[in-house]
Amino acid sequence: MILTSEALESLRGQLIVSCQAYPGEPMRDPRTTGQVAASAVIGGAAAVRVQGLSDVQHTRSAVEVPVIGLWKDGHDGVFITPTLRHALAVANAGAHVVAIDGTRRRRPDGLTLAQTVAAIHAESHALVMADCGSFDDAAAAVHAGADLVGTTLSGYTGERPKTSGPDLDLLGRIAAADFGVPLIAEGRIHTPAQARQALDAGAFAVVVGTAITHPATITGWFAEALK
Ligand SMILES: CC(=O)N[C@H](C=O)[C@@H](O)[C@H](O)[C@H](O)COP(=O)(O)O
Repeated sequence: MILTSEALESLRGQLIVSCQAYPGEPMRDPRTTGQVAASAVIGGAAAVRVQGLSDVQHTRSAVEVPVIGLWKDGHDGVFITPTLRHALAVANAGAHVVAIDGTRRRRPDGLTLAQTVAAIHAESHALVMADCGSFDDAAAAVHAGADLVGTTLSGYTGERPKTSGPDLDLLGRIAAADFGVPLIAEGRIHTPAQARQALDAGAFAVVVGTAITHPATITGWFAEALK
């Protein structure tokens, strides 16, 4: 299945669940990721987002909904699918949408975001989601040809404060600019009410990760409340 821009329309107003376990964690296993993703689909996820080439491959066979894939390499600076090589590998692993760093920072391979997006489009069928950290990132990413923009990196690049919940202010500002590509709310959406607020702020769809698929963090929230 190739996800066309038109088919993207099916994600409007929907929930996308990010299923990620981090290096060294007990759930860091591609089969587990696929199982968690399939469980999220049963609960109503219209698409899923997964990290790592094997996770993308396993999840593609575990679910029938669109898969947003990424490859995190490192923790600092540009680390979400940082280069064209990473992006094409994610596309080849079967991702319908490749999520890449969509900031204005220098990319490790020296390519511009526009060059990266153009090459992904030329060499694969995948759409490109630009993970942005600010309004200026989103504007530049749309200009560079991204098919979707996300607020994924708000609070992580130094351009925006790290709000405890979603960055609704940023969402509202990008939505008001009406860039003509789907705006994905992502990052620190921890409750159903916040997911609703993100849509109301103008998001096209909402990604929830930690609050649905990261049991260690969720358990910590409860344990903390009992102290
Ligand atoms: C900043 C960064 O590395 N974000 C990552 C991007 O894929 C993931 O670690 C997040 O879990 C994902 O964005 C969903 O966000 P949240 O887990 O807050 O619902």
